[in-house]
Amino acid sequence: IRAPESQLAPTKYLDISSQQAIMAEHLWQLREEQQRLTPEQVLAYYRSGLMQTAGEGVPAFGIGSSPVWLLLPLINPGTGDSTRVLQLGVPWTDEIQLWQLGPDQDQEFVLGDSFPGRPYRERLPTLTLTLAPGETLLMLRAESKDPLVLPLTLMPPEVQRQSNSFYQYSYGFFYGAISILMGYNLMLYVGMRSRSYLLYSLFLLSFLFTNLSYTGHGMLWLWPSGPHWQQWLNPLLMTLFCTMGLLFALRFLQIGKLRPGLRLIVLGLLGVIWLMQLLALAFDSRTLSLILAFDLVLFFSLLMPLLGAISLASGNYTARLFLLASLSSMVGCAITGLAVRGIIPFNQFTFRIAEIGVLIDMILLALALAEKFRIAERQRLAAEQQARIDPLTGLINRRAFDEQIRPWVAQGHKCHLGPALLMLDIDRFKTINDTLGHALGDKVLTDIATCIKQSLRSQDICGRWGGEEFVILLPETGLHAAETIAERIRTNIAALNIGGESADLSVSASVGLCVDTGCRTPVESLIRHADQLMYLAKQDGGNRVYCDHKDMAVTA
Ligand SMILES: Nc1nc2c(ncn2[C@@H]2O[C@H](COP(=O)(O)OP(=O)(O)OP(=O)(O)O)[C@@H](O)[C@H]2O)c(=O)[nH]1
Repeated sequence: IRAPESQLAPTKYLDISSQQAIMAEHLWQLREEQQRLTPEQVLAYYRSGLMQTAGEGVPAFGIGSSPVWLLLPLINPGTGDSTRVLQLGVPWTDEIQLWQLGPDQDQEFVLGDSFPGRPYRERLPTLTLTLAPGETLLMLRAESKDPLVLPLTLMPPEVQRQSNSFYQYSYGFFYGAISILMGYNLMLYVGMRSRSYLLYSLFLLSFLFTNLSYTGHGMLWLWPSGPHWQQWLNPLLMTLFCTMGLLFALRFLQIGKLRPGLRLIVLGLLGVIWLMQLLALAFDSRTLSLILAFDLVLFFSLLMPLLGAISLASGNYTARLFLLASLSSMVGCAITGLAVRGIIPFNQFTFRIAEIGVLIDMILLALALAEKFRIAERQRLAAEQQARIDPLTGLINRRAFDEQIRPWVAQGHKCHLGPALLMLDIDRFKTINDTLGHALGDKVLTDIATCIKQSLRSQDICGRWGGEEFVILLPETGLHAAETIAERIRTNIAALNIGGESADLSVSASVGLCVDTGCRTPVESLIRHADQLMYLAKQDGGNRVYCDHKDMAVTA
């Protein structure tokens, strides 16, 4: 092959001193439809003016395209050689052959991800070219089962280094953020054993690997000698990412509980996709695998917010954040998917917006998980609180009373005045129940509970011991003060008019009071002793307080 002679070449040349991005308008394009063309044949087409310009923007030809020839006439306006780095902005193109037809010499290069041990230590296909003064023609033949999109740049080496370091920092930040979220949620799973955290971590991990693979970092760092796997990994990892995302969504949104049928449909669909991917693998059809993966990404982008909306409509409050998160991914992944397939213009923004969308999604999902945990914790605390409260009177129950008095009893030498313990039982309550009905009996219990609470000080602890019996602990209260409080409770109860004017129902209560003056009496024996005193008060006709302290005789 010889360089084109000026008079036969097309009139427009790309001036290497001014341009960096090579757009379709700088390129001449030919698609190889049936048989493989030789460079000589393509050059002949070019010289005879049969080639077309490649349209506008970044040349993009979709999945499973036929091989494409691109010709780039360049001009070096200087007087000496210039070094330029030619770079392709996507790493997945299977095979790229390049011919440099200069004024003095021709050179041939091969790039692409289908060769083991690539000739360049870059994540993207990169070539350093020496361009002699005058005209040079670059001829490029690209072939790939993957989406054939060719964002080419031609830069001075120092500009290329700067641009590379920007990408390195931005990917470093991105992978760092994803790894931190993943590690943290994995630890939460280990600590809490909640499967949502595990699925979320695996969702993040699958996205990390998908991104490493389709940006070329995997080939550069992780599997440099596995070009065959590199080619299969892109569609398989994309499928895995969507699978993990949907499994996480089903769990997090409780779709199994809310819509069991929908869960089965989603799982069934994932099963079919994986079966087809295995068939594609078995028959070595990478085009089928790629179409399946890209269609699944689009479907996934729509299904995730739909699942969120269904869960939200069924009353799952945390689905709100999920919906917002998945909308962010949906927009990002859909734009990138369409750009890579050549349906909308390909540029660095449309290519990388999926990363931004997914990062926002992942952060919002982490917040949604935290919110879910907070709601579950609140519900647990409420349930625990409910288990401590007597639903009828609103007083604490026996178990909660036992817990609550612990700091006040058996304090030994730290105690100045012993706690006083009261047992209170409503007199002839069965008769009220039997003659006036259970509902009024309930009202007696609630009114007496309110009356006791109102007769106590803030530090006193009162609970329903069971049936019509109440227990009260008066911390650091001497015999005299305790007796006054017990007497106040008794008279307040006797003064209650429970049935209102129509029923005119009066009730009374008997109280047993025991004060631990030595601060050494176990609470069980205080309760037992107060109960005995209360029983004696009842035997003597009720509506009275009997009290005692250590070794004292029963007093009326
Ligand atoms: N309405 C109502 N009645 C209850 C409740 N819990 C227990 N009771 C009733 O309280 C009554 C207690 O009867 P007893 O132990 O014989 O007590 P009493 O009739 O007050 O007899 P003395 O204690 O000897 O005065 C029983 O009829 C129980 O059914 C409740 O929550 N609501």
